[in-house]
Amino acid sequence: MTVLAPLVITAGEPAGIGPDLCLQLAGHDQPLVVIADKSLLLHRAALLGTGVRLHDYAADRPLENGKLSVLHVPLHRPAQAGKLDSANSPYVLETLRRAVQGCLSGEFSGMVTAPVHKGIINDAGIPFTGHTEFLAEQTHTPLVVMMLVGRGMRGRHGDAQHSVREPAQRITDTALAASSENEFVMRVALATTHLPLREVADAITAPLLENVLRIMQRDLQRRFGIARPRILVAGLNPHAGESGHLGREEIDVMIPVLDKLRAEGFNVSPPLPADTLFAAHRLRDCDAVLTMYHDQGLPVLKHASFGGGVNITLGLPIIRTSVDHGTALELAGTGKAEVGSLLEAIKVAMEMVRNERT
Ligand SMILES: NC(=O)c1ccc[n+]([C@@H]2O[C@H](COP(=O)([O-])OP(=O)(O)OC[C@H]3O[C@@H](n4cnc5c(N)ncnc54)[C@H](O)[C@@H]3O)[C@@H](O)[C@H]2O)c1
Ligand SMILES: N[C@H](C(=O)O)[C@H](O)COP(=O)(O)O
Repeated sequence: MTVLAPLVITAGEPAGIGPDLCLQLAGHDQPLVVIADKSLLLHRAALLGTGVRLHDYAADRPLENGKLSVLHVPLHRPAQAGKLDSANSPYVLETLRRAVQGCLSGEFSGMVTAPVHKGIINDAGIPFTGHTEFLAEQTHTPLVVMMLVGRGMRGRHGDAQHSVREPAQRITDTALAASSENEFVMRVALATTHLPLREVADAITAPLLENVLRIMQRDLQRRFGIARPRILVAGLNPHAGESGHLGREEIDVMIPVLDKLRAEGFNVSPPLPADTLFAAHRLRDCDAVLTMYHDQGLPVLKHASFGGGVNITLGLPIIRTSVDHGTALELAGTGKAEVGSLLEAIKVAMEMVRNERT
């Protein structure tokens, strides 16, 4: 059996809950390496009152069971839980660059990211819209696709039901699979990512839509093992434009692209009204939904599975997953941050690594 390289976890914003969550990975049954400042982890462990044994990571030394393997990247200034400091924004990006470099070289099999704070990175004078765009730039990838995966619950009448925060124990051994008859997996991808709403309509062009769907098709096949993904596509406008009476993007841009891809063998729907697209009877028979913008798709996914969802970047030459939540500054150092989404992100990354190799 081939031994897989470890996954690398970036600890994210040092004032946020990322370091708290990473501390909970000591003793994890998968080989993991955390990239963070060592003293930050030790200080946070002391604040939380948890003992942790750190191991200094070196590529040529084996990881040690029961210890948290840490690849040290120094902070620029000591970090305080809950208090943002733009002096440490370059540190955050250094941890990401190191992870990318390790994934590209094969030192790591994939990367899992704890949350960063986009605002403070910009306050440091560094334009930054998100990991997704940053990783595309770092790997020279012209287009990537953000896709979140989570679980929905069927209600009595077969409708999606609120399943609140999923504790880590609830997550099944196999990631990306429903754990009971009442659960279904939701994969929600976005045609545009961190874009102001005002700019969305102009960004939905035929080449963009076509390329996004090609990336989804390819990655759902090679990294998720779905031979012919069934993709439901949300219209941009209310009621998918109501035959052109409520907007023409569906007719002018979307339908021609979807027809073209269908003729090539893609299993893609026509533009569907987004308000009913997420009803359980529709989701039951699909592998992924493509929505047109961030807050068309993500609120639905997060309503169903916040705290247990996973954010995945499709189209990269490396494997990257992430938590579904942000830095939760107010919880840093309190012991109240839940680790479920990070554990699930690790499982999904492992499964993607395995799928890609089979
Ligand atoms: N993957 C990422 O890097 C990522 C993802 C989402 C948001 N963000 C960034 O995080 C910052 C804060 O964003 P926000 O306030 O909108 O969202 P948030 O997810 O940080 O917080 C939303 C709510 O969820 C709670 N929460 C979040 N994570 C939790 C956890 N693990 N356990 C328990 N409760 C948790 C918070 O206390 C808060 O009530 C922003 O800069 C945003 O851009 C980063
Ligand atoms: N859009 C993501 C979410 O709402 O969960 C989040 O902002 C993180 O995005 P990046 O992975 O690009 O940082």
